[in-house]
Amino acid sequence: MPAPSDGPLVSDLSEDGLLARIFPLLPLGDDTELAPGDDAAVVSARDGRFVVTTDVLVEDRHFRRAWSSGEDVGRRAAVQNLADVAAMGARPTSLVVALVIPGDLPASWVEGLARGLAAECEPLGVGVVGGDLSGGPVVVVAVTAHGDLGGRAPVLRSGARPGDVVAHAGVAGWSAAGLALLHAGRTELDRELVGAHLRPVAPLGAGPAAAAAGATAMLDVSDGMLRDAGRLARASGVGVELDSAAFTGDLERLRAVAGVLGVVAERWVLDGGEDHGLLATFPAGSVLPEPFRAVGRVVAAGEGTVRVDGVPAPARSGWDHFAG
Ligand SMILES: Nc1ncnc2c1ncn2[C@@H]1O[C@H](COP(=O)(O)OP(=O)(O)O)[C@@H](O)[C@H]1O
Ligand SMILES: Cc1ncc(C[n+]2csc(CCOP(=O)(O)OP(=O)(O)O)c2C)c(N)n1
Ligand SMILES: [Mg+2]
Ligand SMILES: [Mg+2]
Ligand SMILES: [Mg+2]
Repeated sequence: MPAPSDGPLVSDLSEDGLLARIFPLLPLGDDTELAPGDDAAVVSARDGRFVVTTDVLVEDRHFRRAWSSGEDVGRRAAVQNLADVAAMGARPTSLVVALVIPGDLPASWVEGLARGLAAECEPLGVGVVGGDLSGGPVVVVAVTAHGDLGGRAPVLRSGARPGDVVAHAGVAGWSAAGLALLHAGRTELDRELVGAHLRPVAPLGAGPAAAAAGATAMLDVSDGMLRDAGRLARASGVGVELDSAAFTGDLERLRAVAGVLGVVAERWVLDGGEDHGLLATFPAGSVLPEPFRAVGRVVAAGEGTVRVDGVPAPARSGWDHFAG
């Protein structure tokens, strides 16, 4: 139940009243020509084309209000979408944010969400240029992000070729470990991992850097390393061979918490989603841009499949909203 100190509830305000509270909190962005308030925003793009992507966060599916503040959800909603733009090799320019909120939500929660969006977007010069509001039974945050390719070709999932190096930037398994700590009620064990789940840090600059370095394929890891590597393998018609030793740093970081919770740390690293690191392929001999590290190689054999240390990945690894 909201406490009186939370201030007005959404249902104490009008739509316009709520918008008047959040507009001043939203970043304008470097490319915004017309900010929120009209029927649509106007955003400039140097490229004749633009990248557009959308991802939704649903209460009790992607976050729990008992675990995540409005600011946490705003940050995660921004990062999840900014990572998809980065995964195309593009620089993000603007977001629009559609919000479904129950009337008994404190207005301060929505202001926190706006602050969280701003915290991720403002340093990048990304504007939050519009959105929508509706009442509904649970909180749903749907973000659409736009990006500028800067005159370069987009980096698709389908361009990996046998002989390429597979590389990863970012952390692996940290978000899943943080989520497990929240589920177990043991957040005191490792607050950094809990933070990695609530406010993931994605290597957003590495996306355009990978494109500039000649990456042949790329995607962000949202549903798990194996599941997402499988998507890249299928789209490219190649096999992906991963070396577990490449993830020793992540495994060592997670081992203590995994031991206490009775979980195998490898499963977080290989199946955990929501870290939003970037998995990319580069021609052999490429100088990998920071912070990419080689984690395996692309092979012709086993089209569409992923192997770890030569062992085929389980068919159903990682997150799927419907297949469990
Ligand atoms: N409802 C939908 N209508 C059209 N395209 C969709 C829909 N849902 C997902 N897609 C497309 O399917 C692809 C895979 O989606 P998804 O797994 O959500 O990607 P990501 O993990 O990068 O967010 C994307 O190109 C996305 O735009
Ligand atoms: C309360 C709660 N339970 C479970 C999860 C774990 N979880 C929910 S969705 C998801 C995968 C990523 O979300 P998705 O909607 O598939 O994003 P996309 O792949 O489209 O970027 C994971 C690991 C969570 N974040 N919060
Ligand atoms: Mg998606
Ligand atoms: Mg993605
Ligand atoms: Mg996504």
